[in-house]
Amino acid sequence: MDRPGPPAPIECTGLSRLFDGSILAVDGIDITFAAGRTTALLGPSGCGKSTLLRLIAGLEEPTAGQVRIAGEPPAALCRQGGLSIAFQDPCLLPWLTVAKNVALGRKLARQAPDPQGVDQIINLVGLGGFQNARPASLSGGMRQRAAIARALITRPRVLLLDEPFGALDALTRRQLAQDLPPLWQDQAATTLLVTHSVDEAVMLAHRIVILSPRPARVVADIAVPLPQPRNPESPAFRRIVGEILAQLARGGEMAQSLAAQ
Ligand SMILES: Nc1ncnc2c1ncn2[C@@H]1O[C@H](COP(=O)(O)OP(=O)(O)OP(=O)(O)O)[C@@H](O)[C@H]1O
Repeated sequence: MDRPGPPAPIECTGLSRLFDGSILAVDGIDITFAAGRTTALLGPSGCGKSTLLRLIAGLEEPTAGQVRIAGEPPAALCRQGGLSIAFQDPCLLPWLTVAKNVALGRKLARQAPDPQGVDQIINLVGLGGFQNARPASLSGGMRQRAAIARALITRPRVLLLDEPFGALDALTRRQLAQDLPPLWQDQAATTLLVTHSVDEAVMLAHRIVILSPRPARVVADIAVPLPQPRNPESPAFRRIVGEILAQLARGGEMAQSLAAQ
């Protein structure tokens, strides 16, 4: 499979987004995401995580500040098929087979067809034998595997994942969280993962960024120095989970005191 380029660093400078003149979702975020690393974004519901991801994807325009990916606006990378995004809803086209849905990723990115690559990635995400199945005949977990395959088929330089396992039951969620990350880590795309699960974040990410209640500001930036594969029962893992839960609680208190000033 060809690749649009090496993993790309992401730089957000003074990034803000105001909706409808009064709803400040993201407030002056300055942050850099190093090329090829996986960062989990955690924060309370409605704090602005998806808005931050959409700003980085170029799906929202900032009210102030800017996003640069490998030094260019996000649209430049999108045009080259270098950025993939996957949402909680797998968004598969119901009339297309799994193989055609995955191949669509390349077509939308204006990349040459690669039937062998499609077959390979479908096998890698654990859907071997389902190439010709349609989405309606798949389970929720299988559809999400297909959506991740479609995101990876372009070999993106940046991979943005917005709660990709959010709508799944706990067991399927844990299984996918074990099976899929080696794939995207193997590709070494710069990956941002929005999740509500602290365990999932510690399982998958090199780094965890905690955002305040809306408007989103960075309240903590935590490295996860554990080797992969990680054991969620290990004392070191539980220690980091505990630290993050404390930071999330502290983030809420900090926002309350700022609002009261
Ligand atoms: N297009 C929009 N128009 C108006 N308000 C919006 C729009 N998109 C998001 N918002 C508001 O911005 C705030 C942040 O929303 P966002 O979806 O980014 O939060 P989130 O942290 O991803 O939430 P959740 O964890 O519940 O998915 C919310 O108050 C939301 O209502």
